[in-house]
Amino acid sequence: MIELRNVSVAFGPVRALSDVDLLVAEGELVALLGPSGSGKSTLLRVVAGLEPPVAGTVVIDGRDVTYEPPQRRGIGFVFQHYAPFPHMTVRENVAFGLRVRRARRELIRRRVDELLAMVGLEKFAERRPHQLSGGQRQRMALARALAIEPRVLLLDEPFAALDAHVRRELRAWLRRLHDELGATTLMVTHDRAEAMELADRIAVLNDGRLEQVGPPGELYDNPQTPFVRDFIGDTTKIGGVIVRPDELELSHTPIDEAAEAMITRIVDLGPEIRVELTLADGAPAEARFARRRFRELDVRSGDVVWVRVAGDALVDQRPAGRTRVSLASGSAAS
Ligand SMILES: Nc1ncnc2c1ncn2[C@@H]1O[C@H](COP(=O)(O)OP(=O)(O)OP(=O)(O)O)[C@@H](O)[C@H]1O
Repeated sequence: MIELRNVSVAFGPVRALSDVDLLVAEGELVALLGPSGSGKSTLLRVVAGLEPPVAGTVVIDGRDVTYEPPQRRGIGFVFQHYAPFPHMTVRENVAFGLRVRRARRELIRRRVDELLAMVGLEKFAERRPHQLSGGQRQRMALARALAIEPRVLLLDEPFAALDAHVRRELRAWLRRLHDELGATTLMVTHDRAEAMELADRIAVLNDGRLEQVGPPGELYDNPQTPFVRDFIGDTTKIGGVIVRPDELELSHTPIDEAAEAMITRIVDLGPEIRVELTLADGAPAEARFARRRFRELDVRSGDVVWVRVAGDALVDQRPAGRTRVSLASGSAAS
């Protein structure tokens, strides 16, 4: 378990983190999500012991480690650009942490074999790092971090340097590995799809402060601040109401509470179709549909349609949320 209490970090006049409280439960995978410069890496480095906080406490598995050096915290750390030892083989790189801890040779051999099998690199044990692909190198980095059997795994954008396809594969693989090992994992990403797919909970950072922490679906449906709402998913405005584009429905014929709009463009995104609209007052809006649903709609660019918030859309009264208003009194009436 990782617990941060009131943690603040400053670099001279720059406040990188302000009063951060965060609890990552045993075996949980939490993603730190936020824009560039929001303090994600700094938070991870505080947990690792690489950055001293100016205030606050770091607790790992019930032990106050605020003043403990990194090597005594029982953590594994994987960076975005992993720098392996180029002159050592994959096997030697993975064994490194165990060797400096003076583990017995037989134990090292067995453990490294297990790890290489776990990350699917058995066949590459005798290669040197430059003979691996980017994805294989990051898997080696994970094996190396896992060698000391850490209770806590810290990942700083481990797949950011890889292409989208490999990244998606490694994502699914990492989630399985995490579940098998039961480690407590904190992972930095600025990719919201990665955070939504991988994490049990997402912690959204903005300007050194935690805006909201919760399961992906909760952040999407119930953002507590405008920042979280906009950062965690797209929004569109219709009749003064801010909604997710997938919460709109379209009709060829006038329907209750709907606004009249013209379809200006249809963009095929693969699994989803984006329908760009211009409302009667000239304001732009967009709706999104799953492929099959879109086909049923049978709409084309240039069509005049009626658009409204779907009946089953989540609507709440908070400022960051959405308020159901009658669209008939908005642009549709004119
Ligand atoms: N060593 C440092 N010295 C001075 N300022 C720093 C240092 N490290 C980070 N900062 C500042 O602290 C703030 C948070 O940086 P941090 O690297 O934690 O952000 P991040 O969310 O990880 O960003 P990115 O996604 O771009 O990596 C930024 O304003 C950054 O400029």
